[in-house]
Amino acid sequence: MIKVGIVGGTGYTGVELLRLLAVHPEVQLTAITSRKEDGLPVADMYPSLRGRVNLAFSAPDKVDLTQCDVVFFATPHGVAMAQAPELLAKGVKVIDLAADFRIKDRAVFEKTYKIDHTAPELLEQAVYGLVELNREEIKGANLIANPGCYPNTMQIGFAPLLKAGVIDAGNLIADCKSGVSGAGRKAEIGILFSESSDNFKAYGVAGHRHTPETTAQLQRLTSDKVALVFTPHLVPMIRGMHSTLYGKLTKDISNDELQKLFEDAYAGEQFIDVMPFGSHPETRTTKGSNMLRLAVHRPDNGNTVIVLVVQDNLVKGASGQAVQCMNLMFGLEESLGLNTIALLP
Ligand SMILES: NC(=O)C1=CN([C@@H]2O[C@H](COP(=O)(O)OP(=O)(O)OC[C@H]3O[C@@H](n4cnc5c(N)ncnc54)[C@H](OP(=O)(O)O)[C@@H]3O)[C@@H](O)[C@H]2O)C=CC1
Ligand SMILES: CC(=O)N[C@@H](CCC(=O)OP(=O)(O)O)C(=O)O
Repeated sequence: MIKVGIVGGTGYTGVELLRLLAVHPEVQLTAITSRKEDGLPVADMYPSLRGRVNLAFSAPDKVDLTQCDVVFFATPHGVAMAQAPELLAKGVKVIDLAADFRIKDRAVFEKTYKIDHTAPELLEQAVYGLVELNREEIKGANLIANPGCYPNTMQIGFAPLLKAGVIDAGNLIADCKSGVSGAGRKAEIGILFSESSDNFKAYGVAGHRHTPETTAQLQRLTSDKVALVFTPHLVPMIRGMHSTLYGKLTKDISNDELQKLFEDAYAGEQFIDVMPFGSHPETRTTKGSNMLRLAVHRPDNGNTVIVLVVQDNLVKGASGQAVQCMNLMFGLEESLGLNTIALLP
């Protein structure tokens, strides 16, 4: 059994990891931390886990994470970088759900996140955990930088087009919407029920921290210079993400060929559903599952290609992807513990 530690077990991605790992056949949950809930049984805070998780939360400084085989950091940016060096030195694998190791360029990271990087020596060895684009590297990794939720949708949606060289890499537009759980389980005015329900708004239009992450990853797929405009929106739902991606076609290509690019790129992928051309994927068809669905459109057969992408921000956008990485890192079947079908309605 793989001994698993979770730092930040009380947050939304932390409890999502618990939901997935509590029924994972190869995992033994070993340590779950919380600074605020030290000593509280996990199932007292999350009764959905009664009878499934019998551990209590421990304060991070009271638990020996080096007894684990792998530690997930479901924490704010800056936490994993403080503990990863010691864990890795002791042979413990690390999967960070935050951004500490996502951006290879230290200066760009520090400018974007406005924190000093305390473990820059690990940036080179960190592997970006987007499985469908990086599977082989993930298999051999000891340190995973799990992608941000928006970047996940943007990369899966743009990748086949960029790799085939059929769109202008310098003119990518992503119009994305997230449910409120994307902001985490914290007290903040903007995500109060009476502020965020029955309301709809964009945010981060002048610049969001997911733009440099996504641009750098997309740049790995093409030799043309990538330029991305990304606008996130908060929608009044709890889970779910919908990204509408726009690309300008530069090649003479038929709709069938466009569709085939996606079908070929994701042939055999268990967690990417390429829907029929012109479909309208709905966020609720991914709720609680590790599936990402997408559909390709081309309005009036013109030179704009639109890719619609949906996922559950907490599963394929965070904890499900992290478990998918763990499975690969430990030589397990990639989908182990991840076969839940979305909840409908
Ligand atoms: N929510 C989402 O959809 C997604 C989130 N992410 C990323 O995943 C990470 C976790 O997100 P999310 O679960 O939403 O966040 P939450 O705010 O819901 O939870 C954060 C968790 O971290 C713990 N924590 C906070 N500060 C520290 C610290 N200094 N040391 C140790 N533990 C700490 C908190 O518990 P306590 O205070 O009790 O210690 C809590 O359990 C973030 O980096 C986020 O950006 C990535 C993709 C999607
Ligand atoms: C709705 C909402 O607020 N979403 C978050 C993104 C969540 C996420 O993916 O976080 P990290 O990349 O920071 O890990 C935001 O825009 O800041």
